Formats: sequence, C-alpha cells, structure tokens
Amino acid sequence: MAIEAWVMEENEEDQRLPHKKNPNEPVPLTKLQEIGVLYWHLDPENHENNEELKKIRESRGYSYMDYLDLCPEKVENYEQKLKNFYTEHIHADEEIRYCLEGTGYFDVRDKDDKWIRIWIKAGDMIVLPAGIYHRFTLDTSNYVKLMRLFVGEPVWTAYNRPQEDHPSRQGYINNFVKDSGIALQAH
Ligand SMILES: CSCCC(=O)C(=O)O
Ligand SMILES: [Fe+2]
Repeated sequence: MAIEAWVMEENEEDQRLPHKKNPNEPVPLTKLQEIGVLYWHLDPENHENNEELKKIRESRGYSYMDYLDLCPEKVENYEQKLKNFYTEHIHADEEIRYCLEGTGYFDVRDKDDKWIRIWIKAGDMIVLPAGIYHRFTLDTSNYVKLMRLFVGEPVWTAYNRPQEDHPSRQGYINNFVKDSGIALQAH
C-alpha cells in the first residue's frame, strides 16, 4: 500500500478537511524521502509480534514505545493538545509514529516552505526527521490510535516556529535543504 500525500490548498476551511488542490497535486514518496521523511506500511494487526516492526526498532534504536489513543476520554487536556499538535513546530529528535487505528494528517513543509499533507491510516509508520517543520490534525473521522517510538528516554518538547537558530533546525537545513539549493544554483 502506498502513502497518500498532496500539496495542501491553504484556506480558512476546517483543518480536518483534506485541503486538496483542484486538480489534486499528489506528492510521491520519493519527494517525501528528499525532505527526510521515512515511511513503511506494516500489518497493524497483532503489532506486538510484528517482525518487520521489530527489525525497524532494532536497526534504528527505537527502544521506547507507548500508545496515544486520541479521544477525549483517554487524553488529558484533549482540546489543548489538539491545538498544540496543529501549531507548526520542530523537535530536537525524530518524531516516529505508527498508526494502529483510525486516520489523521501529518503536514510537513517542503523545500519551498509549502505544506505537504500526509494521510496516515492503519499500518502506516512514518518518521519525521529532527528539525522539520510539521503539525498534526485529526481528519473528519475524528479518531486515531498511534504508537509513539523514541530512541531512549522520550522528549516530546515542541519548539514552535520560528526556530531558525535551533541546532536541530540547522542540522535539518544542512542535511535536506542546503545541498539541493546549491545543486539548483549550479545548473
Ligand atoms: C498526534 S502525534 C503528532 C503530533 C506532533 O507533532 C507531536 O506530538 O509532536
Ligand atoms: Fe511534533
């Protein structure tokens, strides 16, 4: 199964709507990889014994794991959390999420600072690199259950934009934005 992503139509409509352009401008996985986003599709059933997940965790050092069941009954300060998730931010580390149930949108900025919307469904696992500007919203299904992974003790601190001097932002620019800029200039 392939990932579904598109260039976002920015307007004042509800954030939970798809916000596709007309006509739609799909974004292929290769373009997401260029900006440092990793993606796997795994079997969401019986994830405790999923060999592929085990291998990814071992090879990338994802020792920590917990669950985020995004519904008002299970999450403290639900509305505030949703607001924070949709405020553009970065982290000092990777953001690793594996969708077990439901659906939602991860928005990431591309090299031209445009929003790309990534539709996450059961079985989708994504890694956002440290320093990438991003945000998250539920879609109209209003529910998602995610596995959160981390290397070592988790740090969920979000640094809201602008954050150009943050070391992870500078690292991100050096790894994923700068070279492509130079390559373009050379042509
Ligand atoms: C609902 S998980 C994704 C939200 C987010 O960007 C974060 O937790 O930092
Ligand atoms: Fe985040």
